[in-house]
Amino acid sequence: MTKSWGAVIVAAGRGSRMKTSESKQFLLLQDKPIFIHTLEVFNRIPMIKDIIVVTGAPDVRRCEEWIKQSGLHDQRTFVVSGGKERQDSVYAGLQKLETDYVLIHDGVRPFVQRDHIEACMKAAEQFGAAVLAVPVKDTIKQVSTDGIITATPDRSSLWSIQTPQAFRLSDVKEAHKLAVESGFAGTDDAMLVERLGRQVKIVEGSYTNIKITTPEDLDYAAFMQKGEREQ
Ligand SMILES: Nc1ccn([C@@H]2O[C@H](COP(=O)(O)OP(=O)(O)OP(=O)(O)O)[C@@H](O)[C@H]2O)c(=O)n1
Ligand SMILES: C[C@](O)(CO)[C@H](O)COP(=O)(O)O
Repeated sequence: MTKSWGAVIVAAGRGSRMKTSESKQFLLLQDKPIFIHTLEVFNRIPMIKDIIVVTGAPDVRRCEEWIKQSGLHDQRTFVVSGGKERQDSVYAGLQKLETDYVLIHDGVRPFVQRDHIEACMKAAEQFGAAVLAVPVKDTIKQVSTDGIITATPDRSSLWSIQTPQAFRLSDVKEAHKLAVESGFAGTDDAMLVERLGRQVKIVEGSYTNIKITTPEDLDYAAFMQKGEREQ
C-alpha cells in the first residue's frame, strides 16, 4: 500500500544572524520571499498530501497572502503559528498532520532539489527515518573554551546534516513529546528520534542546499538564483 506523506516547512525564526529588520525567510530572492521558493519545490511533489508552513503568529496572514499570490494556494497548503525555538515550531506543525510519514524542512533552504527530497522519502520508507546530508570537506577540530585544539575526529565518518529530514509521523511526534517532557533541546529533529534508539539513514544530498543564515549566504543565494534562471 502507498504511504501518505506530509511536510512541515518551518519559517517562524527571527533570523538574528542575518541582522536584517525583516525576518530572513521573507527577504526577496528574485521578487519572491525565500520561503516561497522553498515551498515551490515541495509543491511539485504530488506524493505530498499536506504541506504545513509554520510561521510567527503575527506573520500568518501575510504568509497566506504570499502563498495565494504565488499560485501555491491549494487544498493541501496550510499556515500555522510556531514557537520560540525551531523545535517548538516543528512540534506545532507536526500536530496538524495525520499522514503516515513527514518531511521536515527549513523554510530558508530554497535550493533543495526535488530528486533529493524523493530520495529521502524512499529511504525513510525503507529505514523508518532519513536525513539529507553531505560529507564534511574541511578537517574538523574539537576546541576547548580557551581556543586550544583537543581532538581531530576522523573526517571519513563526519557528515554535515541538512534538511529535509523524513520520519514516520508517529515516531517523530513521540520523539518531540519526549523531548518536551524531559526538557531536551536538539539542533535537529533526527537527534530527538536518535534518543528513542531508532536508526536514521543518511541520504547524500548536495552542497548547494545551503541554509540561508548570515549575510554572505544571501549573496550566494542571489548568485545561485541567477544561475538557475540562465539555465
Ligand atoms: N522559533 C523558530 C526558529 C527557527 N525556525 C525556522 O527554522 C529554520 C532554521 O533556523 P535558523 O536558520 O536558525 O533560523 P533563525 O532561528 O531564524 O535564525 P537565527 O538563529 O540566526 O536567529 C528557519 O527556516 C527558521 O525560520 C522556526 O520555524 N521557528
Ligand atoms: C536542522 C538544521 O538545519 C540541520 O542542519 C540545523 O541544525 C538548524 O540549526 P539552527 O540552530 O536552526 O541554525
